[in-house]
Parts: sequence; C-alpha cells; structure tokens
Amino acid sequence: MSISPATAPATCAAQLPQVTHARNPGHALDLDWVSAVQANTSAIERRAATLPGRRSVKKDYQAAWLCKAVSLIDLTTLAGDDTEGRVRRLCAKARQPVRPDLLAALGMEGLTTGAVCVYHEMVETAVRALEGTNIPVAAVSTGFPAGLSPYRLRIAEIGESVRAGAAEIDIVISRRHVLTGNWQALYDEMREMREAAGAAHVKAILATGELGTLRNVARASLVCMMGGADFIKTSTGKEGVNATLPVSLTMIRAIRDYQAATGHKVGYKPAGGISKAKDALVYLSLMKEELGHPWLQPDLFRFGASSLLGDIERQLEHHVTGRYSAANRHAMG
Ligand SMILES: O=C[C@H](O)COP(=O)(O)O
Repeated sequence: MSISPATAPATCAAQLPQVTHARNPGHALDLDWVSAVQANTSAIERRAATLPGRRSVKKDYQAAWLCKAVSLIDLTTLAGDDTEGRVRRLCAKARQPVRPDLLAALGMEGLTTGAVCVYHEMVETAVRALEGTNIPVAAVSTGFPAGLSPYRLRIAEIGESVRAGAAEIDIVISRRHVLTGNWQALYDEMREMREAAGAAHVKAILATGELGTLRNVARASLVCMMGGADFIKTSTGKEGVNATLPVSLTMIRAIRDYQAATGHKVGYKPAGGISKAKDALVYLSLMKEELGHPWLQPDLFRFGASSLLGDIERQLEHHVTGRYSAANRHAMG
C-alpha cells in the first residue's frame, strides 16, 4: 500500500483540493491519493490467521504481559442502564484492577488501567471518582454509536465533554462518507472534531464492521490520521462485527505507512468483543511485531474493553496461586 501523493491517479488530482495534515501544518499531502490506496486483502487474511500460532509473547513472561495489558485497557461501560454507582465501581476497579495480594506477588503494586471510558453524562462522576490518580477519563462523543445526530450537536458534544473533564474524546466518524468515497467530507469532519477537542486526545472510531471492505478501512484510517486523529479505533462495540485481526493488521499498517510519510506517530485502539486474556496477548504481539515497543505504551495503544479485565485477573490468580478461586471457577462456568 503506497501513500505517496505521486501515486495518485491523474484523474483524481483535479477533483480534490490539497489538504494539510492537522498536526503537521508544514507537511502538505494530497487527499486524492487516498483513492489509490490498495489493501492486499488475501495477504492480510493469511497473516492474521497465523498470528495466534506464532505469537512472540512467551509463556514464562505471560504474567508480565498480562499486567502490561491491564495498563493499556480503557476500562469501559457504555450501556443504556449505566448509573453513577456503576461508574464509581468501574473507577474503583480502574484504580485497583487486580487483587492487591496478586499484584504484590508479581511486584506490580500501583498498577492501574490506562483510562476509563464512559458516555458524556458519566464524565463528571468518573472524573470525581478518579481524583488523585493519573487515570484519564475518555468520553464517547459525537452521537455515539451511530454518529447520526445533527452535525452541530455532535461538534458541541465534544466541547461539553472536554468541559466536564474528559481528557480523551472517542469520536465516531460518519460511515456514509467512507461508503460513498467522499474522502474530503471525512477529512473535513475529522479536522473539525479534532479542533473542537482542543487539548484533549482524539480517538477516531471507524466502526470497521460497517465499512464494507478492508480497502475502505485502510483509506478511512489514512484520512482520519491526516485530519488529526491521535488514535484510530476499530469499533464502538455495538456493530455486528467489532475488532478483528485482519482489520487490526490493515489499520496498523496504515499507521506504519503514515508514520513513514509524515514522521507522525498515531495510536491504535482495538475495541469491541475483546474479552479473553489470550486475545489480549495476541494483540500485544501484533503491535510489537508490526510497530515495535513504542506502541506498547498507553500513549499509543489501548484496548477498548468492558470485560477483558475479569479474565486477565483470573489468569493472574492462576499464575500466582496455581489454581482458580471458587469465585473464579464459578465465573468461568
Ligand atoms: O469502546 C469500547 C467498547 O465499546 C467495548 O466493547 P466490549 O463491551 O465488547 O468490550
């Protein structure tokens, strides 16, 4: 997949204006080359299918890797029946994600999750519950999950969440811009949302399960990065298909190509349906192999997950004690 402006088809060149990367104003890119982005889908499918078998996270180090995974979780509750009480309990779990005796045995005292992720209405509650920690609050915004509320309201919602104390904003893109190939509209939307967030970090949710093809995923990834997204994120968790390895490989390679073209590092957040410790290890090895160690830190990688932490805690308990407690055996069925 080439992202050189020089590869843009001549026919497209006249149709779309030149744009500037939102975070690198000196670095001009032609938006029209996005139309030329290729994604070798069969190669991506083949490589993704073999990843679990050849993952490079060794068993001996699994406990350390699982603790690393905990530190990268955006601990999430995004349910219609969320209450302040549930959000306070979630925040308590973010502060103390694993039993203290297990963490002490592993030498991992002080471990917290990467962030807490909630709807706008719960931001203030979460901010209060996390006072005195460095755990940021992420708000899903812009008419999450469909992103089909009036545009000005979606932009206003970003500002509201920032004022309520959210340090990170997870925006949803308009899928129709991708499905109709209207890259300029997607770029303009992304750029305006980026501006509305001010100093807050912006994660662009592509809702890849609704984008039709991996080529669309690759193109949408690039346009969102050009528009200033700090992270690109797979899914809301509400689509029929959420984070998958082929989609992840496509987005990760877009991040790699974008860095090669601009020098700008963009983060990655797979989200939706990641609930098993072993899946988290596969994702971490994918990041390590494709992008290297910088993408194993919370400023460049997060899991969006509501139930992953429970399974990781069960595996850590087994690692430390050699057995599962009665409560955990019950939880595993
Ligand atoms: O952004 C995070 C997702 O909504 C979480 O999805 P999940 O509940 O399937 O883990």
